[in-house]
Amino acid sequence: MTTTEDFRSPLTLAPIRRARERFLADLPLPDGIPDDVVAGWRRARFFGVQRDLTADRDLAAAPASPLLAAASPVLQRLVPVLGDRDHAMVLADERCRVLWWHGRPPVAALRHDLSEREVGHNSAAVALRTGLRAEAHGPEHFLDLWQDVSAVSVPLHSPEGARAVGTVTVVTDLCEGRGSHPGAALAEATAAAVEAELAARWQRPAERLLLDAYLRESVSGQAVVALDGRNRFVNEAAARLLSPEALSHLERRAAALMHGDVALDARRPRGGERPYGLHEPYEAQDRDRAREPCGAREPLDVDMPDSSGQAARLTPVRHGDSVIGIIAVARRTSPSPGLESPGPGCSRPQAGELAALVGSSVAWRHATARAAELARSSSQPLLLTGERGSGKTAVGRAVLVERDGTEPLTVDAAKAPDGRLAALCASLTNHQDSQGGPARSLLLRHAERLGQRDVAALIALLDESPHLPLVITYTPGAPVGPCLERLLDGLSARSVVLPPLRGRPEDIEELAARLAPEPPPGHPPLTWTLDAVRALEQHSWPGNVTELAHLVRAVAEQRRASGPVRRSELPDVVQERPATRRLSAIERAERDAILEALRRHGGNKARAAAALGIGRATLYRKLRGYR
Ligand SMILES: Nc1ncnc2c1ncn2[C@@H]1O[C@H](COP(=O)(O)OP(=O)(O)OP(=O)(O)O)[C@@H](O)[C@H]1O
Repeated sequence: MTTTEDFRSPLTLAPIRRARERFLADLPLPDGIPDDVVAGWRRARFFGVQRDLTADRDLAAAPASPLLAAASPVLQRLVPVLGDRDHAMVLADERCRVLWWHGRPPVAALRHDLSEREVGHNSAAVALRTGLRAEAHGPEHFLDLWQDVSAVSVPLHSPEGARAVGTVTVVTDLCEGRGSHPGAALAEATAAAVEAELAARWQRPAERLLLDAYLRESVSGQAVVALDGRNRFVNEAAARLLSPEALSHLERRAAALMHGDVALDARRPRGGERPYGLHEPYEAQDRDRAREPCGAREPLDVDMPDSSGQAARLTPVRHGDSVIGIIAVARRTSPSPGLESPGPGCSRPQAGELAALVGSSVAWRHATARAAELARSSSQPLLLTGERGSGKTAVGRAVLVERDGTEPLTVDAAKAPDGRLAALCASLTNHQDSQGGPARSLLLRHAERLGQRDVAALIALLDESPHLPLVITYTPGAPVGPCLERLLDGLSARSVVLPPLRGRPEDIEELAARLAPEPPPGHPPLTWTLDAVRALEQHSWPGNVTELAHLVRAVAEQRRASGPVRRSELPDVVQERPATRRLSAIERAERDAILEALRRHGGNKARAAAALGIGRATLYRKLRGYR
């Protein structure tokens, strides 16, 4: 037995042949016989395989299978070629059952079931088990029947790429003295062609199905999310309702449902109940439910994270035998003003300081609304985490000014000598500061840079006075010692993660305008061409808003040209277009639906967006994303 990761020259077959005879006679084996070959023989014996099985005279009729249907056009094209060679080809399914075969003499040795339990080890069984190309030559087989044949098998992967759904095997007379099997290239090429057919057949209806279900539900105005394991579509109502954490939670539950795991807190809707969402799973075909695990079949109600006051119903979207996605319809279960989405229509007006910060993306609005709510609800410490430069200090300052009506005292742990901070924090517990004025809140930046002594003192202080008016910013990345870990753990219930800039590209244009320096008197403010904005949106911004601020300042200071800033004026690393992204199946379907709607409405974007049930801005953004 040979896999692509471990090629053995069939030159060495003579010692393997002798070893096999000794194995069958229960004699000790010589050294140097590959372990995997011996293990294969042992498994065959364990399964009780008879070494003298003969060929199946009448191969059973191939079970009807989507694999055979997809492979047939490819295999039929190969038949004339196989007739000219000493090759036979065999197609087997995911249970090693032979679905199709064609070719010269070695096929006289064919069995209809190639599973190890039935015939001992062989290249098809190995390829299926390992997911890799595998070879088996003469005496490596357990069966006497196959002592004079060599075979190479290539696994066929499902369109999602997750599992092997069958194998293509090329069989020849025993080929000793060569490198890899002479049929390896043919088997690989055939497998690739069959996989392409499978993908084409699987994708077209599947992607359409999920998208249709998503659009159908969205029309009702409910908060709808479509998830297929790799992508999420979120309609505007869902974007307003669900925080990024709630979306991630939904994604995890959907993944579990797609794999047939019914989560512990999930419940089937009661009979007759239809408070929201769907009751019937979407299906393309196959209404026979009896054999399926119900977790992957039925709509399920799931609770959202405790504090969100939301629930969602997950409905599987099926295509043939597979669940190809989940439609989640979310709703609010209890009024939860603190977590109310800050989106249009249901937003709590943001007070001045926070609102002055730029950001209308859902991710930014949710994070900042949550920070403001936590700060408002109690004077206990608040932890703001996020990548460097993502705006932690700006948000921390804004929520404190909003709450206290006064500037916080800001201390940077990266600059304060170890040991100083504790005294400063202790003063927060008094009602007066060191100058006798009313105590201010403390904004402590860069907790990751705190010295040991300060961390220990802070923990002790928080144990004693849990209501310390303190906001801490923390940038994950560096290894965390046990003390700091304890401090962060203690604050985790009141922590907010700020999104990185690359996660909210829709905010970049507005940020760039805000971060530009004041133009000299009589000069217009800095503006950007669409192409330059696109380049900014596509950059990954490892330094987040700080990096954007530097860039905007540098461009403003250095440019000699007038008019909007062009892409060519940006630093090379920002100018470069990222390699064209391959759209996923669901993105392609969405793009096609949008293009079709545009065509039907004569290119009128407003009408196309209305027909699709999405906002015009969303339609623009999606079209940009497909470039
Ligand atoms: N939403 C925003 N609107 C306007 N300016 C912002 C916004 N977010 C950040 N900034 C500006 O970007 C710069 C970096 O933000 P800030 O210092 O708050 O980030 P940080 O996450 O605390 O950074 P670090 O990790 O370096 O401590 C600051 O000048 C800040 O004023």
